[in-house]
Amino acid sequence: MTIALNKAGKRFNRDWIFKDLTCRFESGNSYAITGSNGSGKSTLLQVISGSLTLNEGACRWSAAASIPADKIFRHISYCAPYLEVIEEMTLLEFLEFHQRFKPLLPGCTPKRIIEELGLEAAGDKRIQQFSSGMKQRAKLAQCIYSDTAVVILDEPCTNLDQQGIALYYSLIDQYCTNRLVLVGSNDETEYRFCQHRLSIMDYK
Ligand SMILES: Nc1ncnc2c1ncn2[C@@H]1O[C@H](COP(=O)(O)OP(=O)(O)OP(=O)(O)O)[C@@H](O)[C@H]1O
Repeated sequence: MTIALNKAGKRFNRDWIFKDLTCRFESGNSYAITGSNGSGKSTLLQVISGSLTLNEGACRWSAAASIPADKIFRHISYCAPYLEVIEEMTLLEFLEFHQRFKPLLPGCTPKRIIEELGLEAAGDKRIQQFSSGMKQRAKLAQCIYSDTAVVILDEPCTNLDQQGIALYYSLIDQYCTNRLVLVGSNDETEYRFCQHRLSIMDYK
């Protein structure tokens, strides 16, 4: 998978969030999108995921062939604090439900995922009864275990304790090596494994 931005610009009303951004993101690489609060990291990630459109320039997605913007969601998994989970479901129900729309990585099952997350004791608990760190583990799992070429992680360690951060790194090591990984963050703990860095502040 290759995602190419060409002279990309995004504004909300009259405020430009970024301008003249040209770059390429390729499978097998990980990229940190950095910048201060409100600088536009999440906005750029949403453009890359196809959920926001640009005001200037172009974002193009290609694998063996070009992928249209309205189909790219099939190839992307996304984890972010502003995305909700279905709180009325148990974690097992949630992972089984999600699997109907996006298949899991080969060999992964909802039960095995719950074990790897260390959430066996909570597998039958409704997500609304989870702590914020447990919810974040569930969101990371939904994203990383989905069989997609692109993994987008916006502030992935939100609410995680040291053990949760270790789990995050182990999921990245085990399941993300050959994929295209993008991390939006201003905390190096979340993106220190990324080979490439892009500061949104350079495109103001
Ligand atoms: N739908 C929207 N309508 C208008 N303005 C928006 C909208 N979404 C974001 N913004 C503005 O765009 C700017 C960039 O927001 P964004 O969430 O992309 O920043 P961020 O770098 O991810 O911030 P943080 O580190 O705080 O998560 C902010 O000024 C924000 O208020």
